Amino acid sequence: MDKPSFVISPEEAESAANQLGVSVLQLLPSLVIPAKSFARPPISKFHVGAVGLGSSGRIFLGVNVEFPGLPLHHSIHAEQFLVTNLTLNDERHLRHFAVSAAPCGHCRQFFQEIRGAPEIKLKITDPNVTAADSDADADGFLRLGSILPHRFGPEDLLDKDFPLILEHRDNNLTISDLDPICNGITDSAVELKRTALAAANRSYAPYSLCPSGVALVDCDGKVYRGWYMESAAYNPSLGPVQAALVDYIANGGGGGYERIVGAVLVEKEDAVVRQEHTARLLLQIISPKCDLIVYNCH
Ligand SMILES: O=c1ccn([C@H]2C[C@H](O)[C@@H](CO)O2)c(=O)[nH]1
Ligand SMILES: [Zn+2]
Repeated sequence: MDKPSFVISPEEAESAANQLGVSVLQLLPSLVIPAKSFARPPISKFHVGAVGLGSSGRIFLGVNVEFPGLPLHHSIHAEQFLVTNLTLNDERHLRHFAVSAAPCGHCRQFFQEIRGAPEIKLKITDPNVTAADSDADADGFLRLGSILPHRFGPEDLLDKDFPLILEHRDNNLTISDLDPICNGITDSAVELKRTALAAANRSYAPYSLCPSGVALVDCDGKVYRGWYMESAAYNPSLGPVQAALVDYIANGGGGGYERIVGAVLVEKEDAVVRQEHTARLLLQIISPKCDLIVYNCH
């Protein structure tokens, strides 16, 4: 794998597995080391790679991302990156994943937002983690439920049929002045605003009911987007700028954050959970020249 490819098509996955004489499932652990090379951990220098197989047959990568100059809780864990990558690509289910190190407690918790989380199978490729785990299946995969028993999750707080993190939802947010003629803003600014609004409409915020979305634009005019995703346990939630940075890292050609020159955040007016201040702080540190515009919607 030479150029960063964070989504692998079912055909590519099949052909890579055939070449190695293994199943697609057995291919996942072999992609963990190449995935690790795309991590951005300037603080810890500890590279984490996570590789998941979605229900569509596509393979998704996740890596950890750290931001010097900011408190550690702004970091993106490889597993969170993987889940974000799934949502940005409309993948409806994660069945198996392989990861280079044992998932931390926050990540085990974050996965609980996926329906049927305890049945997701994972393989920890770190040789120091005992492979002879009695819970592992023939391919060395464990049930997530076996490493997070007595789970606290969405079922504790939401109705059973509430759409969970990988499921379709529309938050029905609107902005009244999206017509460019009214206020003279340029086409590209309108595109950024529309993209951020569309992202906010896909945000997963069932606990606070404060969805939000971010659109970023780089110096070539390419647009990226991401949306806020909550955890039933609150703290493992992932902010909208982080989610949009997942899109930037996956699809931006591997460039630095200073290439991000514009950003739009859309969130609800009078939201009890607001992203604006944190978004400003994060963008200011990673790309000081990036301009952030915030729109409050209804
Ligand atoms: O579950 C985990 C645990 C840690 N890390 C990352 C976070 C940080 O960047 C580095 C050191 O903790 O490893 C992950 O990506 N996943
Ligand atoms: Zn983690």
